[in-house]
Amino acid sequence: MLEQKTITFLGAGSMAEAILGGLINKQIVKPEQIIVTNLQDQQKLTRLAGTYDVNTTSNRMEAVRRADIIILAMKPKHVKEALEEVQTVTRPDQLFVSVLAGIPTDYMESLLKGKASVIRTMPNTSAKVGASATAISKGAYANDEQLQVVEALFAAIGTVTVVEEEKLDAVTGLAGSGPAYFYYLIEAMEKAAVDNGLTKEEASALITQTVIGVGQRLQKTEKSAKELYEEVMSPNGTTEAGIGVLREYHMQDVMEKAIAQAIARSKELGVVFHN
Ligand SMILES: NC(=O)C1=CN([C@@H]2O[C@H](COP(=O)(O)OP(=O)(O)OC[C@H]3O[C@@H](n4cnc5c(N)ncnc54)[C@H](OP(=O)(O)O)[C@@H]3O)[C@@H](O)[C@H]2O)C=CC1
Ligand SMILES: O=C(O)[C@@H]1CCC=N1
Repeated sequence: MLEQKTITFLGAGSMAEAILGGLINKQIVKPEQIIVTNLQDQQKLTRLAGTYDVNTTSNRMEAVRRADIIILAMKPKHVKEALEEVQTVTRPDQLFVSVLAGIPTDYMESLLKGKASVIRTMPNTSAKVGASATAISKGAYANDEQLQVVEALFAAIGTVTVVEEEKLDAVTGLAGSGPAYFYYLIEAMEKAAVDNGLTKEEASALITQTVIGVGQRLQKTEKSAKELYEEVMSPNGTTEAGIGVLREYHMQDVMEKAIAQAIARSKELGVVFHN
């Protein structure tokens, strides 16, 4: 499905690298099928070429002209200038795949003038280890075959869920931003561990395995999250003491508010950069 296709990344940041690294590691595409371009950071392109053997260029028009699939991987605030710049060299047979938070497909279609095939996705940084939770949704002019191509691309870097576009802001606040919530919590766990006499290395080994264990358990069990944490809590034991503090500080309310705020920001990005 992806043999012979040329994939151009417009943007060479952390998401672009996570995706192209996954595609190459899983041998979904060959390095020579990939072209990476960005705005001005030549050193970044040199590093990517050295690390992954991909083609790089500062000639964005040429990179788009040569592409079958164009992955939009710039910041949302740069999408307008990026698409306006290359719009004249795009063709109807090309497929545009966005990883941008908040930006609706109809906005990208309007910038591309005409009936461009656009598929919007929301991966997360766990793509770097092939474990992204990605959701994808097709725009008005993309077809099912193109959706399958994008499913195959993102399956190389984790799981893929097809959703209606109106759900993508929720996906963004939940799973796009999701890894950061856990890392933030883990930072506090590391501090608590060191404050209580463990070395950084000991803390890191114990926390990492605890997180991996939680993920694997969630994958394998039918039990709810509530059942799972209650299973850990012995009456009047240590967990009950710890969870008691989380309840006192309304940790679950805080988490719900954080996700709601992230979702609101995703919606806002779509509006702010719409004009
Ligand atoms: N980071 C994350 O966890 C996730 C991010 N995303 C989305 O991915 C996108 C990229 O994020 P991230 O990788 O973190 O961002 P970075 O800032 O790391 O990278 C942005 C890249 O875009 C390039 N760029 C800017 N303008 C243009 C242009 N006109 N044409 C081509 N390239 C351009 C920049 O080039 P230069 O450096 O030369 O200026 C840079 O390489 C964002 O839209 C974000 O919403 C989605 C899911 C998760
Ligand atoms: O913070 C952001 O805007 C991006 C989108 C999802 C994760 N990072």
